[in-house]
Amino acid sequence: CPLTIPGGTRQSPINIQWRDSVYDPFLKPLKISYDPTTCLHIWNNGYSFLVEFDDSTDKSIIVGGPLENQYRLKQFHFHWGAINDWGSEHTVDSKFYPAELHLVHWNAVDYPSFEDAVMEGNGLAVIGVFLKLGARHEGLQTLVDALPAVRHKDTVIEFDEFDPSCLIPSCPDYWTYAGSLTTPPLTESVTWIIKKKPIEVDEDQLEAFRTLLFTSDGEEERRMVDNFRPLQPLMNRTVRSSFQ
Ligand SMILES: COc1ccc(C[C@H]2SC(=S)NC2=O)c(OC)c1
Ligand SMILES: [Zn+2]
Repeated sequence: CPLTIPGGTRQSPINIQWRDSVYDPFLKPLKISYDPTTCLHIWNNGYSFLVEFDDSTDKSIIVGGPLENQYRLKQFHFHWGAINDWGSEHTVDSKFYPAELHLVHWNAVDYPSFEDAVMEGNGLAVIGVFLKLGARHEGLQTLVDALPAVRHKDTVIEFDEFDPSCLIPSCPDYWTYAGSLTTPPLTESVTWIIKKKPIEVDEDQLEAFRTLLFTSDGEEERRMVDNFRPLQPLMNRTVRSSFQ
């Protein structure tokens, strides 16, 4: 099956069984410092829509948590379903959320480029944030308003002065485990940091995600929905929690 790599022992996503996660008192708080001026553009890459950042300096970084050193913000993107009953990549006690945000960072201390870091066991750190149906999210609305301009695959618009920390819950609690990219090349290079608390978004905002297309302008339209990978076996891994 092409969605599992031969010999993969740390594939993502996984189900997080709350009662099987192990509290680790040595886990530090995650420190997030993003500079909104590093925001570059939004584009539709045919899998999701992503907001990319200038990662040529250490202006937007995370440090602490389970990480040995600081990691630079490269991009963030989302995964979502055709309906609100599913859409997230990770599940908690086998519950799907309607969407999941991934903030992708790379280890620029040990590696010269993102492309190199993607191939290394400690190369990437991804913060996962669940989205649940509820109140309208004002910070997200800035993104939603830009989506019509990137409806088709390979369309891009300039996007600046966005601080993605507005999309991260203030509650410090998270789970962490060793995993992988969830699309090809599926490399086992990701330290996952999954926030326990979801953010709330409203129905119109989720529907806006579903107006995007997998297809390019001129092709027969296919709605961009259900862009999440199936759950992968936990194998010989423990999920640690930063909270009791
Ligand atoms: C060649 O390097 C890649 C390829 C694909 C993605 C996106 C995947 S991986 C993830 S987490 N969620 C996704 O949708 C990358 O993101 C770090 C990096
Ligand atoms: Zn992702």
